[in-house]
Amino acid sequence: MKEYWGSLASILGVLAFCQSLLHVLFPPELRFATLKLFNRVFNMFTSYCYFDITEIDGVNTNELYNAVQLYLSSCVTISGSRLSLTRALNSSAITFGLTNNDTIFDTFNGVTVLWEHIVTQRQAQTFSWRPLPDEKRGFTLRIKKKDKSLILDSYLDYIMEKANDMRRKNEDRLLYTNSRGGSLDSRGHPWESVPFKHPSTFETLAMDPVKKAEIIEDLKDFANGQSFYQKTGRAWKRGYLLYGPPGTGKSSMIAAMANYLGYDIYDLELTEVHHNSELRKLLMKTSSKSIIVIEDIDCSIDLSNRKKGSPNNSSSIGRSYWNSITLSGLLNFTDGLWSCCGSERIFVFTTNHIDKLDPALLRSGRMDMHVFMSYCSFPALRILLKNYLGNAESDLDEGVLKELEEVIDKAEMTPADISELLIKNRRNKDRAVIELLEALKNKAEMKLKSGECVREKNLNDVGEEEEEEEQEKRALESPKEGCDYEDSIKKEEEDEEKKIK
Ligand SMILES: Nc1ncnc2c1ncn2[C@@H]1O[C@H](COP(=O)(O)OP(=O)(O)OP(=O)(O)O)[C@@H](O)[C@H]1O
Ligand SMILES: [Mg+2]
Repeated sequence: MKEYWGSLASILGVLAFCQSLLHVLFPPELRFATLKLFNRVFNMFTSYCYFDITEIDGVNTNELYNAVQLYLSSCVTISGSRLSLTRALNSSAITFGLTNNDTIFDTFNGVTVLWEHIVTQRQAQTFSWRPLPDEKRGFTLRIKKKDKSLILDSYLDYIMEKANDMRRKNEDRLLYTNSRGGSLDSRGHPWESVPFKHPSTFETLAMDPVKKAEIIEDLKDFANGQSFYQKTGRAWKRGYLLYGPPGTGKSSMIAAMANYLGYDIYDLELTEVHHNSELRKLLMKTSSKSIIVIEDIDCSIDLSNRKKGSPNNSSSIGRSYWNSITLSGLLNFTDGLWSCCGSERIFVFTTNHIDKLDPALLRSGRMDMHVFMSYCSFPALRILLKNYLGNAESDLDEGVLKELEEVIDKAEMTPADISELLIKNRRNKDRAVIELLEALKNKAEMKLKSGECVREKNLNDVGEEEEEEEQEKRALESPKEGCDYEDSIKKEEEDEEKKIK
């Protein structure tokens, strides 16, 4: 045994000697060159080429690594024996990923590639400004040499795009506001954001189904229209004007749009913006794939005397010295060159009074779609009944449905009013429907009565007007009558004179 240990020690000693001899005989430069040569020879005989995408590129996080990880998570099936699971900040979804040293095949444009996830221990760190993780992670992409030029660039672009899409879908929407005025945060950002969790969707939105389908189609075309907008030379943006009485679902529609497209919302408070240049800065700091909203546009900007006024008075927001946003500034915001500094953005203006808006805001090309959000119609009521009471159409009595249909348009109630009634009685579906019907009937009756009153008043007004006209006529005729009277007196005098003669 002793002999055995003795011979092992001598072998190790010889090896150590050889190694130190190698170090002396082959300096690092020579060793590096030998390795390079070996790689070259290896590359000559292999039909593949390899690309390493490391997690950390120098000291910065490599965006491509994160994108590949996310992209591959969509290729990995749940049937895999071991997967890594992650949930990002602000995200409500869990993504799957490859575990250490796992491989996966992917196909792009008919070409099959192999991805390998490689994790190795990082060597002990010397001093660094930024501590690096203990593990060195990276992906290696293996492509056949003949396919490299064919797909590499477009494949990586495709991965980045797909990963961005997935990130947006996984992450919760953000709602940005400029309520801080023009001041910037520590990162020089004028917008403040909160997670946007509005549950409104096109399914829950109560409105005419035909109009709804039209809007959904329009949004779909817009979101998929990159090449169309490029081909036609138009900026990739779209404007919607939502108008109608309060409580008809304008804000709910905006939330439904954001949820449908997976866009963030920028809620622009115009009264907090003091100059046109500030408006431009805000616009520049909005991201692509977003909806920029100006609610109650008629209340935010004085649009009345645009033509008469200088930028400092009539066409400015409010009357204060500090607010000098002009309508032309706003139009530049939506329509001018600056509006194109990002792409894929939707502008939405809302108003309760479309008649108060300047025609310049309404002209075609500016607001591409004008959507009237009206009082609750029968098809919209059906959606509300389903939302709040979970009623399938067959649950409701035919007679009740018919009564509802007859009275709904006459009542002119908003979806908000009806929602309130249904929420109140949501535990008792029958009572909810009966109370709703009663409320609708009462409202319709009131409308009818007030309509009659107005009609009567109008008739009275017409009657009074006719009377007045008659009087005026008489007044006009009275001078003539006066003339007749004078004539008759003259005649009488003449007759008297004749008699005396
Ligand atoms: N069309 C609708 N479909 C579903 N729910 C609606 C609809 N309209 C209104 N509601 C309900 O009424 C509430 C208020 O609606 P919303 O804020 O969207 O109205 P609005 O038209 O924006 O009103 P305003 O003009 O006062 O801003 C919503 O939270 C929603 O519950
Ligand atoms: Mg609103």
